[in-house]
Parts: sequence; C-alpha cells; structure tokens
Amino acid sequence: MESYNQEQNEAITFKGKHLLLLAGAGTGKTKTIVGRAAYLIENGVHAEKIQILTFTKRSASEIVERVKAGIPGRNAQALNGSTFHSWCNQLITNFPNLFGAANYTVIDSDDQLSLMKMACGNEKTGYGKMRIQPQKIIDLFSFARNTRNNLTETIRLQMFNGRIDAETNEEIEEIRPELELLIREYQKLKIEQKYLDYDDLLLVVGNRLNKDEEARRILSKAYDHILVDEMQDTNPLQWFLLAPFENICSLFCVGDDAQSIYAFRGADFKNVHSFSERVKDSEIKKLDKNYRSTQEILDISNWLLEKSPIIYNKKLNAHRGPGKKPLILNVANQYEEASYIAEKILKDFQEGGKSFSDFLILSRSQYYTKPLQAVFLQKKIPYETYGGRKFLEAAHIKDVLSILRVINNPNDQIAWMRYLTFIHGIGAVRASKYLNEILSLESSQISGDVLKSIIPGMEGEKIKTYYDAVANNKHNVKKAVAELYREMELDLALKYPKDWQEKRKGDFPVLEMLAEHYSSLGEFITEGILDNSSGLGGTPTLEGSRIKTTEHKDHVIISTVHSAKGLEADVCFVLNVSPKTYPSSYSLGSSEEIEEERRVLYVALTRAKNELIITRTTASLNAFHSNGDGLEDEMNSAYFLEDLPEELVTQESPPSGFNKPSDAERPNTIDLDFGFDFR
Ligand SMILES: Nc1ncnc2c1ncn2[C@@H]1O[C@H](COP(=O)(O)OP(=O)(O)OP(=O)(O)O)[C@@H](O)[C@H]1O
Repeated sequence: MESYNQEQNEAITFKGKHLLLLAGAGTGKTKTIVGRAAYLIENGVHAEKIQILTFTKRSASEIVERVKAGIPGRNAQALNGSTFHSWCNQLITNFPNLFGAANYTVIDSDDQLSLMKMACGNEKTGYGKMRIQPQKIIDLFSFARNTRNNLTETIRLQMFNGRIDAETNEEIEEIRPELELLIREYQKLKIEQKYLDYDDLLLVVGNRLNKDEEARRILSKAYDHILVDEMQDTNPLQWFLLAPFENICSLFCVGDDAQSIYAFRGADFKNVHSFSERVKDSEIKKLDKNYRSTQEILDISNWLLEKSPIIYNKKLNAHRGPGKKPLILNVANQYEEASYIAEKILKDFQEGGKSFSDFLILSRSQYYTKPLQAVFLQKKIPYETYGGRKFLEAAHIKDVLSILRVINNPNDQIAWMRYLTFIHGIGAVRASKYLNEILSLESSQISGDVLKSIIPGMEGEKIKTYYDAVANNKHNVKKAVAELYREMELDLALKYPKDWQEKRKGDFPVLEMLAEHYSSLGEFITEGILDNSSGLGGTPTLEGSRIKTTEHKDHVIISTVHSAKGLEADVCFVLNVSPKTYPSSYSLGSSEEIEEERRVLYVALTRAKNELIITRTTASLNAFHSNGDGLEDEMNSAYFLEDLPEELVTQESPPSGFNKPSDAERPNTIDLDFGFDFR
C-alpha cells in the first residue's frame, strides 16, 4: 500500500481544475501521479476516461501497473498509459474519420531519410545547388515543427547560431526557398505514399483539436483527466497538443525544471514556469522532501546545480538522513572500470546480500558500455540495456517487416524497395522498374501470383513465397511473422554471414513473441516503432530498445541517462564523468547546451539511493590539467567536477591488478630467431 505525506496528499486530492506539481528529484512526483489516478478511480471516475502521458512506455506501464495493484477488482483495468506519440497514434486509429489518417504507415527515422533522399533526387527540387545533407533537412524540418518556429527562424537558430544581422539575413534568404521546395516535395511524397512521420502524429491530432469544435466535443466525451509526467520536457508541439484539453478535461502535470534534458528536441524547461499564465484556472503546488537518496548523494547533486548560472531554487533535503559519501573512482581505462564494477557487483551479490537489480549503470551512450557488457557476459552477470538503437530498426528486422508493410500499405514505396532488393540478384534499378509496374496496379489487384508475373524467374518465385506467407495469415500477426521467417531464414543468414548466428538469429523468436500482442499488421508495425526506450504491449522480454541478455528476473540495468528518467537503484554507477564528456565536447561553445549537460549529469546523480559511484579516467584528467595553460577560453576548459569540494566525496583508484597489461613503451624490431643453429 502506498503512503503519502501531506503535500503529496493535497496534490492527490486536488479539487481545482488544472494543477502543476513542480518538485525536485526523488520527491515523489511519479508516486503522486499513481496516487492521483487511484484516487480518481476510487472516487468514481471511469478508468478509461483517465489518460496518463509519459516519455517512455516503460514508465507508462509502470504507473498503470502500480495503480492497478492498489485497486482491488476490475475498476482500474481500463486505465491507459502511453507516450505522446503512441497516444496520438491510438487516437488516429480509434477515430479514423475524425483525424482522416487511417491506414497510414508510421515511418521511422531511417525511412524518413530515404524519403527525403527521394525528394532530393527529384530534379525539379533543384537539390544539386544546395550544400545541405538530406538528414540535416529532416532535422531542420523536425525542429521547426517541434518548436513551432517558421522556416526562417529555424534556419537562423539551427544553422547560424541565432545570429541576427544583415549578412545572415541575406544568407538565410538564399537557402530558404530551396529548402522550402524540398520540404514541400517531402510532404508530397509522404501524402502520396500514405506515410506519417513521428512529428505528424502529434500534428494531425493537435491541428484537428485546435481547429475543430467537433473534435473537442468528441474527445471531451472520451477524457475527464489527463495526467502528464516529466512536464519539463514537453516541447511547444506537445504544448500545442495539450492546450485544447484545457477546455476538454482536467490537466494534472508534474515536472522538475532541473531535470529537463530534451532541449535538443525543442523542449524548453522554462515553459513550466509560465504554466499558470498559459493554462487558465490552474494552480501550482510543490513537494520538497526527497525520499530516495541519503543526504551525501543529494549534497553533490545540490552542489552541481548551484554551480549553474541558472537559478533553480532547488536544494534537496534527504528525508532518510545521512549515509555514505559518493565515491569517485579514477580508472586508467575502460577495462579497469569494467573489472571494478563487475567485481563489486559480484562481491555485493555473494557476500552483501544484494540482488542484481540493486545496481544501475548509467552512461552517455550504450556504445560506451560495450566493454562492460563483454565483462558481464564473461562473468555471467545478468543485465538488461535501456536506450540505444531500437530493436525494430535493426536491418535484419526491417527486412522482414518490409513484407508486412507492403501488405498493410501497398503505397509504401520504401518498404517495396527494401523487399525487392532483399532478393539476391535484384538491384536498385531493376527494383524501381518492378515497383513502377506494381504501383500502376490497383491495391486490390496485388497478390503473390501477380508479383510473380511481373518478376521473372527464381526471384519472382521468392517474392511470391514471402508475400503469400504474410497475405495468407493477415489476421494472425504472430503466424504471419513465423511463416515469413521460416521462408526467409536462409536468405537472411546469407545476407548477414558475419554475425547471423551469434547476434541476429536470436531476435526472431523475440519478434514472434512481440507479434503475439497485436491483432493487425498495421498496429504491430506502428506501435513497434513508436517508442524509443521501451514497451511493446507489456511484453516482459523486449521493450523497444530494451534488450535482455537473460531470462533472469533479477538483473543489472545498463542505461543511457536519457532512458533512465524515473529509475532508481540502491547502488548507482555513473560512468566516465571525465573532462570532455561532462559536458560533452560537442556542447562546448553554447552555454545553453552546457547547462543541459549539467542537468543530464544531475539526473544521473539523483538516481542513487544509498551508494553513488562516479568513474572517470585518469588520462583525461591529466590531459585536461596539462591543457589548463590559461590560453583556452573558459568554455573549452569546462569540466563539471573541476572544483568539486574534496569533502563531498571519497576518491579511490582501483588496486593495480585490474589493469590490462600495457604495451612496451618503444617499438622493438621483429625478432625471428628460430632458436637453433644451422651449423
Ligand atoms: N511519502 C513517501 N513515503 C515513503 N517513500 C516515498 C514517499 N514519497 C516518495 N517516496 C519514495 O521516494 C522515491 C522517489 O519517488 P518518485 O520516483 O515518485 O519521485 P520522483 O519525484 O518522480 O523522482 P524523479 O523525478 O527523480 O524520477 C521512491 O522510492 C518512492 O517510493
């Protein structure tokens, strides 16, 4: 049973119209959302009329499960928790007439790039004259839509560092018309082929609700309460989407301005400060006691935030009192770091009575943790990774999905190209020729046999077999995936000879399991690609980019900081807090980006309950200090832990023995002496 303090209770039982709960890390914001949903249901609100919105599916399902666990009977069964994107997708599917986007295919970032390349390839767009990469155009367009800036301002902010002067204006005016042409072409291709990109999902719903009284009337019957977690990370597009709900139902939003880490997607944490001006009939409440961590962990977190030029007015106090000082571990290299962590986890597990799930490892990127993962595998430490590339975006999975996609949406040219060129012997030129023929047909005319008649020989035979495997099982997604994989397995193994057996093959039983949760191809394809850090239909095995190496329930979590929002653990390792990493050297030069980096580190530090271990490499520290000759400007020498007061931490270097043997200092000449004498 959850128990709440007075401030939490006041928020939970809030009787006004809209509320923003603005509070620090570990003060129970998520817990209060759980309490609010349960309170509403217990007081007669229908669970299906409450929508919980979070940034990852993992946290959405966690909140929903906690509410359900606290309410006996079936009253909470219909409670819905989703990400913004997934919610909009559900609305588009559930109200096909209202939003007019039924049977569209949602495309991921790779497909967006393919489509933009197609747009650039069309001669009339004059792409040849431009010096901008197709990916950059996508990023600009996405930034414009998420921040709701016009194209001129977007170009200024993204390409000219926000400069306002006559010369910049002139340059912008030169680029803008051509960019506009390309974006228009991209939009046209999207509509022709019935695609929605991620931003479109929010726009389709937001536009309709903002413009159309009927839409608001319909949705006011669907929702009484919307509860939003991590409000500080909502960007102007998400505000645009939420704004009409002010008149449709009640908004209950929780957030922490110090944990805003999505400015690169257009979020602006200062937005939460204007909540009461933007949302009529709203109130703001605060929570100030941290229940998660011991005071020493909060002391270093508070110190980090106080060093910021931004005033957050946030000093966390530990309800739990004092504990152990955080440890800074200075390591020679990643092998030493990995060995130390593995040894500590095994020792605490074997002798200290800890579980593997008491450990959380946080890193900037999943890539950095590869050596650590190798050591864990070797030492048989079960772990899961959160963050990084999405499962359904892996090449071998996309090959298989391409067939499901063309059957779901015969206009999906990107999927057709992938499907056709997957067949050995069909290159891009032949594939385009076949595709033109296929697209000249009515959708209802397309079948395995027709494809075989267009594509001669063995290749056509294969295309037909794959097509039929799915078409014959359209209403049983799991069977469609299983049959298709059976047909494709050999060719997949041939296409990916290097790592088929060790890496890729094992993904297909998982794909089948995922498919089991969906009743239509469209739902499976879309839901599967929607969330970048979690959750497909509540399956415990794989959640988006969450990959499990083990069936153990008890496992260590290795996560990127961005995917660790809301997580907590007894022992938390924050990896490589070295110069040039915190802040990342990419951010140097922009004080806003440096401050976002600070918040990333703040989120990481505040995940720990009892033990916080920060690692950094001695080599990077030495290089940093030897460069400190005063010649570089201040920003280039920024390092968050540079003047960390000694008393806040303990420092340690692992005992030698963890070291990977280093090579001789000077190269020798090769010695081929074979040890006997020819005499
Ligand atoms: N009133 C309370 N009594 C006991 N424990 C509490 C109370 N409120 C919160 N906690 C505990 O404190 C921890 C942090 O709570 P929660 O995750 O809800 O905080 P949060 O504000 O969402 O944190 P963050 O923003 O850092 O993710 C959890 O372990 C939670 O169970």
